[in-house]
Amino acid sequence: MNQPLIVILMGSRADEAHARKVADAAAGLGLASVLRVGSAHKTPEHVLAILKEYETGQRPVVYVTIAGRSNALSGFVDGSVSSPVIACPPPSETFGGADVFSSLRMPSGVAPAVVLEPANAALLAAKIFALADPAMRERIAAFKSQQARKILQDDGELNA
Ligand SMILES: Nc1c(C(=O)O)ncn1[C@@H]1O[C@H](COP(=O)(O)O)[C@@H](O)[C@H]1O
Repeated sequence: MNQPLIVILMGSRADEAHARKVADAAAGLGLASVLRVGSAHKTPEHVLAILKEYETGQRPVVYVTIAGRSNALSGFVDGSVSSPVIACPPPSETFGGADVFSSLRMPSGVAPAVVLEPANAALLAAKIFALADPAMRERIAAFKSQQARKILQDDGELNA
């Protein structure tokens, strides 16, 4: 099985609704995903065991890490794997939305991307896979055309 896979790793099941938005958008782009729960703060060994399952080189993997409050998970995962990591922290208005800053600055040699909209995180993962997958590239092109058509249609309807 060498089909690409998005591993959606959430820090707590409290993040499940946000994580499922990534999974739904991935499915819309024809991409398989799996939902896992593990916390760098609370269960670092469990997170490493999860990563070991996917870092076999047998199939291309992109990780989407979903961690609210203090996001240790994304840096921890990125520091532990060779595959790309996209941090997609859940939204929070508590403390003026300051949680997001914990996703932005990383030590040297640790480089998770940050994409806040879950559907866009799935899209970036799809684009990464598309670098080596012409069929994925076509699905992304179809998605882009569809979204452009919708804008032209909306503009036409408002000005009919
Ligand atoms: N940011 C992290 C990490 C981590 O970075 O390891 N582990 C849990 N969390 C986040 O804390 C919030 C509350 O988690 P709890 O439900 O465990 O209190 C969640 O959004 C989770 O992703």
